[in-house]
Amino acid sequence: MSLVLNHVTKKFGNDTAVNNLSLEIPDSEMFGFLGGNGAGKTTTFRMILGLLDITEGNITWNGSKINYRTSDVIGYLPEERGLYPKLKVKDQLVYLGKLRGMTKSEVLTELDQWLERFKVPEYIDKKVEELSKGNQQKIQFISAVIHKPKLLILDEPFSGLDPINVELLKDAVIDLKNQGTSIVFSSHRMEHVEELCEHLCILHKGSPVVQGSLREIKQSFGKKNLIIHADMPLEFLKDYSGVLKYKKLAEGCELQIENEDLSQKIFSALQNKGFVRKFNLEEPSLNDIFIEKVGAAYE
Ligand SMILES: Nc1ncnc2c1ncn2[C@@H]1O[C@H](COP(=O)(O)OP(=O)(O)OP(=O)(O)O)[C@@H](O)[C@H]1O
Repeated sequence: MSLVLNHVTKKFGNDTAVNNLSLEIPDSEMFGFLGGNGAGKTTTFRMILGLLDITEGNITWNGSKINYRTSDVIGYLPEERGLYPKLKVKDQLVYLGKLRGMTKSEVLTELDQWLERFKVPEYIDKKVEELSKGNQQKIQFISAVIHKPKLLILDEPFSGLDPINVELLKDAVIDLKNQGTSIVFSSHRMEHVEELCEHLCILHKGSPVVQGSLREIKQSFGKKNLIIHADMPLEFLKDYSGVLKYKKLAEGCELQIENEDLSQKIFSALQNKGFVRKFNLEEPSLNDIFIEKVGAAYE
């Protein structure tokens, strides 16, 4: 049971939007797609869902081609949100739920639970146009999951949400994953992928530049971050052999170092000079990896 992308390429005229992408996303997995604007994330999702033709390669879900329009086991939150503004939330969800094979009472039972969960039960009788953009997004998320899909594709699910709603949505996707839903989502925000995904792919101009498990990607990057808080000048570390980046912090500095062995040498060098209050060796962040692989231009 898995989603498989096999040497997938998409061209629009002479422009290649996705270039030779191969991936396997196992069942009950949360998979993150990262990439800058125009990297090819939405195009990949549309191909997965059968909404766009594939130029080369193929995509299967449990061995078969996907057709989002006819399948009731797939959920999709598109990047361009699109609910009917004049319809009440209840009527909208009943309509969409029925398209997915649900009865009206099944929809209303599920909808009540979701609105409670998202702390907006009073929205049930409101027209969509009366809700703020962020709250419309929560309703659209509900419309993507109300039929309990097995495969859920979320295009930028957290964009435009305030921190409290981001947390509500994160908890919801974690629960869906634990109940067995395979989830693929895109994001510009590294920390969301870092927090939620076991596996990820970074796309750059349509090509995968990093892919695999988060843990292995971090380990294979080699470089580490070293956070030092100390009562002494630390500027001399800028020129220390093996120190790749130096960033001044209010209470000390953050270094990117070539390998973890170097941290021992740095610690010895500091000991004779003064009091060290914090000395933390950390894995590189996904942001460090993204910036190195995709280029500082993205920042
Ligand atoms: N229908 C289309 N016709 C022509 N070119 C397209 C079409 N759809 C997408 N593209 C091009 O394909 C490339 C990838 O676009 P895509 O929307 O997949 O990127 P994305 O990673 O989702 O970006 P963003 O984060 O900005 O949403 C872009 O260069 C875009 O201009």
